[in-house]
Amino acid sequence: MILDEIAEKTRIRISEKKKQVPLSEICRVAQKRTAVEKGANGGFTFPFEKAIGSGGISFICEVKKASPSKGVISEDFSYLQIAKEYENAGADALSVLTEPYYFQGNDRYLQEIAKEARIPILRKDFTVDPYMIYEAKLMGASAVLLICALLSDEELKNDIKISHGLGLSALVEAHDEKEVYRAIACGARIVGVNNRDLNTFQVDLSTSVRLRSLVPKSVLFVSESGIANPSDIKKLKENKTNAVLIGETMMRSQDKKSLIKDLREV
Ligand SMILES: O=P(O)(O)OC[C@@H](O)[C@@H](O)c1c[nH]c2ccccc12
Repeated sequence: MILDEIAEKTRIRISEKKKQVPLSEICRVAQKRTAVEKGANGGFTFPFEKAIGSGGISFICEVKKASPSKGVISEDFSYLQIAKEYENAGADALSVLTEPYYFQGNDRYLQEIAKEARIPILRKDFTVDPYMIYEAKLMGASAVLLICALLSDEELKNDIKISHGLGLSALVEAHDEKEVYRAIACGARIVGVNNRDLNTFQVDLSTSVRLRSLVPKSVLFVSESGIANPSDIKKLKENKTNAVLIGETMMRSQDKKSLIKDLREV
């Protein structure tokens, strides 16, 4: 199973990082940063939730070089320019892959993009350890991805709590009924339904349509993966989807501004 393989590689990657900067240290620095921000803002602001929950359908555009299902999507991959184009095209938020082996992502891409971006950023990685949430905070992300299939209920609850405690949003990813229920029971304020099965790579937009009704109004609903054209957006809009997460279609577009405009106008 590819998902288990990626998770295993991620565990090894994080154990190496812990040798450089231990958990206690990264936790301390991240909490210090949070306290400073909290003080300056008079409390938490949760910019990612604000950006995708402000009415209508919001666009989270993904900066993605490659994927296990599609191989290399962007050869030259000028990530800073891509992020800027998304922002200028009217994206509500960015998603930046940091997983290095299967998606050719890099922590540095997110850090550099965060220095320039004026819209919130989701750290897209396979969170298997709270360490990665503290890292996301220090990289300048506003949200992390938590994949239900990789976490027990206890871990999910704890990771959501840590994220919220740092002023980060958690996009909790589900792929079936059971996972949607788990996400909500564990305290998710944002549920993302991945239309792509991470083990078979099959994409089916009806997964989002089917699972939408299980998510209460008080929780934001994101449809992820395989979104390609206005008719997809139309279906999701009719289904009261708060936001879409689009990678490949955006990455391959030569004119991101007209693409987002066309998708918004449905
Ligand atoms: O490129 P697409 O099909 O538009 O998909 C984007 C995004 O949803 C996808 O990259 C994704 C969704 N969930 C993930 C979990 C891990 C890695 C990647 C993902």
